[in-house]
Amino acid sequence: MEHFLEFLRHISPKSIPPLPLTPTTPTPKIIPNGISHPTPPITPTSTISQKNKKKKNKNKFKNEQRAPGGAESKVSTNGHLFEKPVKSPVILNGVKSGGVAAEKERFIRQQLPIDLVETQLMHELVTKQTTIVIGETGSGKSTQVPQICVRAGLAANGRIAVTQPRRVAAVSLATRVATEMGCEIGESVGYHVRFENMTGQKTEIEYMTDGIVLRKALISPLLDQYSTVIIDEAHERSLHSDVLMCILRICQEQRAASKNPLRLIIMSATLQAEKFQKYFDNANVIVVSGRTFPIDVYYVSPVSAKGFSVSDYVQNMIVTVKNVHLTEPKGHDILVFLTGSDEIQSACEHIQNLNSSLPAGADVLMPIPLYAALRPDQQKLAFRPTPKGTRKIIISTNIAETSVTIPGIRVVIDSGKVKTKRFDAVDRIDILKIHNISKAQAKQRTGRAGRDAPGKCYRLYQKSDFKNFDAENMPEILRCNLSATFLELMKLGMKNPHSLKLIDSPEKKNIEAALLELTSLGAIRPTNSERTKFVLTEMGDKFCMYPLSPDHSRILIQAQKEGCIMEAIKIVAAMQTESMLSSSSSSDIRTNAEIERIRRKFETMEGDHITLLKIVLTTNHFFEQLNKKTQQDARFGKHCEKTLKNEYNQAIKKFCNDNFINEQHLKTASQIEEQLKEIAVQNKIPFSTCASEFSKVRKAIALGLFLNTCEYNRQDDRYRLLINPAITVKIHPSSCLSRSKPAYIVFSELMKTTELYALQVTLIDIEWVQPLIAAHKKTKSNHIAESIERMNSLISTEGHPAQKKAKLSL
Ligand SMILES: Nc1ncnc2c1ncn2[C@@H]1O[C@H](COP(=O)(O)OP(=O)(O)OP(=O)(O)O)[C@@H](O)[C@H]1O
Repeated sequence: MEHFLEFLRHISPKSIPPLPLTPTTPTPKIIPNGISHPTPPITPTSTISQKNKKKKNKNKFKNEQRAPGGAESKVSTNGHLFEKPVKSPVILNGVKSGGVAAEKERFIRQQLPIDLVETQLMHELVTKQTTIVIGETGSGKSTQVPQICVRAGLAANGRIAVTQPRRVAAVSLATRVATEMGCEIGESVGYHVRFENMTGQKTEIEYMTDGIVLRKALISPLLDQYSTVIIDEAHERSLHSDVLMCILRICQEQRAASKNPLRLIIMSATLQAEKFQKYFDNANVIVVSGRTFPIDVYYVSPVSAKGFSVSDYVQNMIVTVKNVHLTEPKGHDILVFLTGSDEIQSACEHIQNLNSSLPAGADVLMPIPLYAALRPDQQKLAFRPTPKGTRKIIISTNIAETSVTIPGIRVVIDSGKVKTKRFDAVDRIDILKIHNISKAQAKQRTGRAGRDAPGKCYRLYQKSDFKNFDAENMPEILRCNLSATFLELMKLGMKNPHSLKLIDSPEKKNIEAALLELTSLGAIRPTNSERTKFVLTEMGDKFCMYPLSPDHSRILIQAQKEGCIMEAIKIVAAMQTESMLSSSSSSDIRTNAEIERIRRKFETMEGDHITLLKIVLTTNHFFEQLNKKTQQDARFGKHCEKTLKNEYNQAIKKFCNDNFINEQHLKTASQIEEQLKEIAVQNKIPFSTCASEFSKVRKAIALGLFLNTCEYNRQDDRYRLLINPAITVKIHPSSCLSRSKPAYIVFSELMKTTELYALQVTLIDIEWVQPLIAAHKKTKSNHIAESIERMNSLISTEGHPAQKKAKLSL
């Protein structure tokens, strides 16, 4: 309790004067030649038609009449300035888009800063191939620009694709825009994310994750189904959006002379305009500044920060939630940013527990988790209206950081932390680390408040900490394993990865590491002795069937040979999710011994991958029984449909709880399993099963993960990585092989904490992988020609230089 009170003093709004988010640098203006300029060059209405000029003046008049208060930022468009926020709603899209449905259901929304550049944007869109739109959070980029494209007539030649780094944003934006356009999802507006394609014949605007667009490019490299591609949140620099920008530039060149040229719109929230502009041959930049509502930012006060520890951010957040709850008006919901699912689940429990200590009459705190591994229907809970008498506290990872508007959020609490993976190319280790966010991320998080009313953001760090944050996020392409990306680019026709023109080029050692991995897996082979040009092998071509990393695809290809594809698909699907077994929660009354006993029942001495298979098979058996029982109950009219459904769901919950199985991860794994099976059917792969002959599956796993083979060294009680003996690891205590310590293992990944741990471990026969390891070592030491030949004979693949499908000239 003392800790609570102590922190309340630190962050009390009284002790810290609110810091309004006033821009400190002069706002760049748009000038027609597209170069941003810090001084206001004014040529007022040069690109605005008479008709639109009247409309603008009308809006301007409305704004003046309604006397907006507290404007701290302005919208600039060719020199026009107007104050905001505009508090009264104006009727927009329903009328403008002119559809019948839209006329019937006229949607009312606030005027947004983007409205002021609509005419100019339209002009750009019809006259230029590429446009860059830079705008503040909440200025209306994600929801309005696609609709402006439709109004500019671009949908006549194909769909408008809008890419998002995350599915949650793609789904929520599509839903919002469908409402604004007065249609159902799947009609004029739709979305396409993994496992859900909600588009139809009439779809004009398609929100997608950037990964889905990349997959589409693999099938149809010129993307000619789309007239326009909008890359949203380009500043996030996700791996997929950087790669997309690279291939779309080429795609655009190749479609330039056709009847259907490709239009590109790059949208970004921060001032990376120059970088994007340079990359896109000096494309014009449209700057939209200003957001709809002001947001006050609070930092931890340096005066009272004695004894305050930034690393206690979860505890500090709980104190802040309580403080805000007791001081903010009812109905002001809170969005909290933490780093990962376990942390979020435990924070939810703590916040739930706060309810017992609230004063009489206070609203109930309703914590809602939000992170990528949650099932989509559970993610949607965050967007539902808050029940009366409660305050919603959404606790999220950075998936709610960009593009997302959660109605009712008035307060953001920012831990200032994020968890990211960084790939060490030399040692081939993914290091998952919690670290400080960038200034750009802090700004984005703040921007989630003040979407539908003025907001507040409590930053759980001092202003001096903020000043030390990096300006931007490190682009993902500079910190991740590039092998999957290169495989996709080679499928698209890339031959020389070193000459790829990306917005930021990865380090040479990262490129080399990816090429070595792909060569060793038999997916590519060099076509010249300098090893600068490569071509996909027949096996590499098969890898591309699956939306998986190359080593996981390799497991499936091998399983096909071994006759155990059904088992391998189940295991590989489970490998794509987080742990299938839940961690025990503080509210669990079971003893450690009991928990241990439950977990042990799935374990096998063959390793964690077979354990995963056992979990999936056990749950499948349970579902079969449950389905039978429910069908019987329905036949005999035991209960009404609603009660049966309820009973069914309760039975699943109980089964998962009794067995410590994470229901969400189980569901995700089963969706991925279905997707992989569909791919197998499409590619006429016969469904084979090895029944209980699990050594076949282990062999397939070993061949896919052979780069992760380790040998036990009794002397120092550690495992040596065979392809790099300087690296020694321990088996993670959560593994079923952590006590038995077999002589040879492969693992799925390495985790670095205080110790270097191998996660998901399987027992193997060294003979299975020895030839591949030897060939890899040879490749590495540059005996390429010889070892490739040897490797090819070992894995019986043939070179596959003739590419059948249309390719991009990369
Ligand atoms: N689902 C929604 N419910 C209510 N209002 C919404 C919703 N989505 C968007 N809005 C309104 O539209 C405004 C603009 O949202 P939009 O996502 O287009 O902005 P943006 O410029 O893309 O911002 P960001 O980059 O921060 O996502 C929001 O500030 C909010 O007022």
